[in-house]
Amino acid sequence: MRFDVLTLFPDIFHAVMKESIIGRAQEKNIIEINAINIRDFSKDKHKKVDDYPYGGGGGMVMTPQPIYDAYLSIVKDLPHKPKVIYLSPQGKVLNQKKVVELSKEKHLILLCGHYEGVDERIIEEIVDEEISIGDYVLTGGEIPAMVLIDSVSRLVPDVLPSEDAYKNESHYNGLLEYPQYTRPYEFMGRKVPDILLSGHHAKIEEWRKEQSLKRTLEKRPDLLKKRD
Ligand SMILES: CN(C)c1cccc(CNc2ccc(C(N)=O)cn2)c1
Repeated sequence: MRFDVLTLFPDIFHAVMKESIIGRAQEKNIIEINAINIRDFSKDKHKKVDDYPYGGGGGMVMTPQPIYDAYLSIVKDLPHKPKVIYLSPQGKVLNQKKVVELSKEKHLILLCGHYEGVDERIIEEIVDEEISIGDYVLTGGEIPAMVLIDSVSRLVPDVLPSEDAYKNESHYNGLLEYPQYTRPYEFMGRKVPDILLSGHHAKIEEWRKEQSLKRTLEKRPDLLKKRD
């Protein structure tokens, strides 16, 4: 899977995306992440990428030309038109269902805004979807883009060591995950539930389902309504 990120701060991606699982997936060529610096495409003599908003008001708006030309540099010799996602507070809030859907794509372009966002004509001209990672405002779309890359990449085959690593994960089968334990058996006077040491797999499954339901009821009853 290929991600092209249109950003004013490509170095943020180079630092974060070479680490851990995503970094290994890049080495294995399962995932490709390219950060394109929008500023490189500004035709302004001072490499300006933002300007004052028409109609006045505070803040600055990212100008359309550098973004459009950066976009063209990606798609100009591509047979397919990749899906363009704009990370913004105005977007539909990301959830695991959307993550699963996006993990089926071969190539995604992520547009990271700054200041008050991008000129509306860019959204009309190249953006296919606006996605938010939650109802709060950040200084830029880079962290939301990394959240999207991370959540989508872990569902790409062979990125995670084993399929079942994410089968029962939270927000899978619509419930929160059951409590997890590992060695030692006793820690700070707290022991591991004996059922987990019984080797009785049917009973362990039962206990885990029970715990998932109990936790979801306590922490996220809203998830119970959505379950199909
Ligand atoms: C109107 N405005 C301030 C704005 C518009 C577009 C981009 C940005 C960049 N900041 C972002 C981006 C995404 C998210 C999110 N919740 O996904 C939060 N902040 C800000």
